[in-house]
Amino acid sequence: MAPSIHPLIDNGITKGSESFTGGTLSCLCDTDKVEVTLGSNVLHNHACGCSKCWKPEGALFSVVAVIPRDLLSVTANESKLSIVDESAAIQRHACTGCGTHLYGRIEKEHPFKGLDFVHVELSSEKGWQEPQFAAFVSSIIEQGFDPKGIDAIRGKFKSVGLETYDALSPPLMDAIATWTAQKAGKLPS
Ligand SMILES: N[C@@H](CCC(=O)N[C@@H](CSCO)C(=O)NCC(=O)O)C(=O)O
Ligand SMILES: [Zn+2]
Ligand SMILES: [Zn+2]
Repeated sequence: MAPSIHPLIDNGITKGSESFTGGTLSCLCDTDKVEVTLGSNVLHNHACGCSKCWKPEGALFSVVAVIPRDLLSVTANESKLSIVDESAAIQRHACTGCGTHLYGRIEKEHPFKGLDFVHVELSSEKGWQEPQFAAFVSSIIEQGFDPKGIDAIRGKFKSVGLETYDALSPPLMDAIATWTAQKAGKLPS
């Protein structure tokens, strides 16, 4: 059987809704669920193969998107959240009961500061932006995936209409590079 990339990708992608205005993410605990309310749809949703983003059981990739931090609030059981790795650029707030990551926040100077990282599969609402591309594909090899199988993984992404990259997408990498050049005074701010 082919390995699972992610439940939102394995059987083809369902497009989101232009008029969708947000909803609630819940952790996977049976009781006392942590809830996070998002006040709009998400942006830049993508599959991510990196070692740090939360993946559902059995999936090779995460599906992760961003939303402005002022549109995110923790609306239940915030006391169950704990930061996975304080030293990471993205501070991922995970449920200590079930391990899901409810949101990732950037506190240090960073091109994406002000955006929080979220997983829309933790919501039962329909209409969230669909994945737009696959990022950090080769990173799954770093985590032990057999490199002989990587062409099939890239092929599967292509077959559902997603481009694959080994970093973020070119527009996001260009945005990071522009921010870096501005910081260094090599481009006007
Ligand atoms: N090969 C590494 C790559 C990790 C990485 O750089 N991940 C990106 C994307 S995460 C969401 O798209 C990143 O920005 N990480 C910063 C952070 O995680 O704090 C690996 O697999 O670990
Ligand atoms: Zn939980
Ligand atoms: Zn990632």
